[in-house]
Amino acid sequence: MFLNNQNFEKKASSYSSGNNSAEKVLDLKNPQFIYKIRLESTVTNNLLNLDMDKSEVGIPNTEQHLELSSPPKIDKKNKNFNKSYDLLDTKKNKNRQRKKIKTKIHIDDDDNDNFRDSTSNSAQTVGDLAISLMRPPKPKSQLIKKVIGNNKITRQKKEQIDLSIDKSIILPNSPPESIKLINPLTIQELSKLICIPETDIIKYLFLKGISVTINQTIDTTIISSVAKNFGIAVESHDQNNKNRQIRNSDIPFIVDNHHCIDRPPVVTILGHVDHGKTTLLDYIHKSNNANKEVGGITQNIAAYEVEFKHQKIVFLDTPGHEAFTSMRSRGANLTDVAIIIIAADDGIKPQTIEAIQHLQKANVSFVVAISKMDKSLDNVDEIQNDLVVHNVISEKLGGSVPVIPISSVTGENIDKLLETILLLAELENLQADPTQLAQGIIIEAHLDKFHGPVATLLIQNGTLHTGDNMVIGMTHAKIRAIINNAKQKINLAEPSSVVEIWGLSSVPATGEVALAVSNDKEAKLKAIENESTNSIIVQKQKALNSRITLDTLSTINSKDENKQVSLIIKTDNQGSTEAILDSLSQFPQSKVQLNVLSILPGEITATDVELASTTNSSLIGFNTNFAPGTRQAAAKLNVIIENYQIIYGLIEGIREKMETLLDPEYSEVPVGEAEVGTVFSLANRKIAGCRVTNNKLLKNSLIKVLREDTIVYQGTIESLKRVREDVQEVQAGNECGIFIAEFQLWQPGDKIQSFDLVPKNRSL
Ligand SMILES: Nc1nc2c(ncn2[C@@H]2O[C@H](COP(=O)(O)OP(=O)(O)OP(=O)(O)O)[C@@H](O)[C@H]2O)c(=O)[nH]1
Repeated sequence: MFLNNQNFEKKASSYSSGNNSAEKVLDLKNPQFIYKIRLESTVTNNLLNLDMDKSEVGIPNTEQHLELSSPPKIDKKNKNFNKSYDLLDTKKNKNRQRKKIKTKIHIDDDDNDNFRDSTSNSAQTVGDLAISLMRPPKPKSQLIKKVIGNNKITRQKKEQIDLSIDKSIILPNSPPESIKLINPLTIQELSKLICIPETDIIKYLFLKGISVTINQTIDTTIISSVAKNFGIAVESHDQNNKNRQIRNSDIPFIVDNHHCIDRPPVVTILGHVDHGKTTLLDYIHKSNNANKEVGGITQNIAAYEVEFKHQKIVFLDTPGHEAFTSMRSRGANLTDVAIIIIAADDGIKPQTIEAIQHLQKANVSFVVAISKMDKSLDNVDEIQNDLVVHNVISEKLGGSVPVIPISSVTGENIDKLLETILLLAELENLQADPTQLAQGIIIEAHLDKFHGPVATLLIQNGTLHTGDNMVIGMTHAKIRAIINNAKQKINLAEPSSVVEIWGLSSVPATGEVALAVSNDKEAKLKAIENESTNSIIVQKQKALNSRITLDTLSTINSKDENKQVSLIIKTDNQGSTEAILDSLSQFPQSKVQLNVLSILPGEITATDVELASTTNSSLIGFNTNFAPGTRQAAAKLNVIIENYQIIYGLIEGIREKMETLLDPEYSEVPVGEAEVGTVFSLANRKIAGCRVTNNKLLKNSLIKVLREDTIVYQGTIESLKRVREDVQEVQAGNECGIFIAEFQLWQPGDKIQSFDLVPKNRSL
């Protein structure tokens, strides 16, 4: 039988990216109470409505009395609450504690359902409050006057509210004036963020009918309610904040305006491959990197600090090659201001457009630098006109985007470019609070032969000190060394610094948020917690490996299930790891499936060789080295190791591996046509008497027999006769007899189409 046409059809592969990052967010609609709360007044014997959407924390607007009808019981489920609750109970307060149980609590929800406000606004209400349920006092020096809208909280009022409880749990820092909210947080994290003891937060939520433990995560609506309750303003993520402290990070930053300082701008250079990003940076930085890059292309984000007119600027150089979309997007998201570089001799190209889109999406101001002007080309106007199509209107054309022709060879206009960058940065009013624990983003990370896992960190807020404990996704760290841009060891690094950090437990993913925490235990615990919410790389690897969905599986027959390329990949750093995964995920996998068993930064080791041998995988390196003993192991186990230096070489190498597993594919090329006139029998064999109507028929050629457009047979002409003679071919206009042993059902009027099968170029 012939290969069926359908076998040649491309099946669209469907992509399923499993989103495993389930967040632990409290369900507010169905909370658990530790003990029964009875509503008096308008609603009797009614539990609090906890739908935050309806009334933030669901307390009816009319004044209500909550009566704690029984003492808090220590039930298993809520023992953490009671533990933290007990913390508050110093001996001194035990009597009050007993009294509290019988005390009526008034919650006046009129004022933004703010428990503290409602209690503090009325002496009578304060009097009704159970004393031990109140917030502990801050030391006098920490009692700051805050303004929240028109609602001033004076020192005197604070002292009224903050009746003494337990001084031992006072946090070292004063609460910030405002916080920026993006992610859900645990009570513990929130406590650190707003410098309010966990017990106070738990208490506040408890009074709202929400029972939580310190490790439980609450969503941003509840965080917002808590923050407001403690007099801390909340900025939402999408708030158009011109006076932004830090831009585009996934973590909320603690910024106390009292301590905020101006910080240097982070500037990203984006553009198409070879348009001169690295050469421009070299000129600015007076280094010579473009010549050192393998294959002349940038393959990771490089970061530099430079000083111009006594002002520091942090530059990020991003790769232009198409494989590095994630890195460019990350660069755009980290940056305060950007430079889009366009080579005068090449104009706007795909990665230029992609860069523009990233910046527009991230709402980042940018300047366009038209490079290679020393090549004496006069097409600046043309490029400016072309930019209009992409919604980039230059100042010359009446828009707001500065366009500066430059040469990184002669240095023409580079000063003007830097001045423009500083001007744009000034408009952003960039600030950070160096008094906080460091927070930042991992720009790059790799496994170093001598120092172990090493990461390049952009500090966005706070100050990092040697010896600090950090959590970076699933990695924890006790910072052993901080290396600055000049490759010197330093003791501390302030906001908008790019530093290398040593002392990490593993190689973190690029783009991962790095947070300094107060102690080693917390860093380790958080790293373990983060394991459940997979790292970026693990998520991408899973998505890539699970690209065959049930739909696509049904199109693969049992033979095809073996069509799988298994890979073990070792890379130079996490940025490359991500870029490789991104590129591989572009491959269609309906015909051959990819299975990335492991992709990690680091040297290729004998263990990798053994794993490759036992799993029948290809072992591939990218810009990495061989650990001692690796080559011997490879020779012994007959494992071939491919080590690539340029990303597109690696991607093409893997594509070829997949293509070698493809079934051969053919196209049909028509040869001739005939029509059956009569059918006669000869010694019980049916012979089709035909006339060739187009071109020719050949003996042994492939044919289809069609009856009213339905194929009734596909096969080969076994015997072709002209009159009585066997012939090899019959030309158009002549009659012939065709015999095919396995097809005897000829009918007059059947149409015969003869064709050749020509091998096609195989593609995934
Ligand atoms: N004449 C001239 N050549 C330049 C200029 N800027 C860059 N080049 C040359 O253009 C080529 C590419 O420059 P790179 O700086 O490596 O380009 P890139 O944009 O960093 O490339 P990727 O990192 O691969 O994205 C190199 O040969 C540079 O010497 C310039 O202003 N004038």
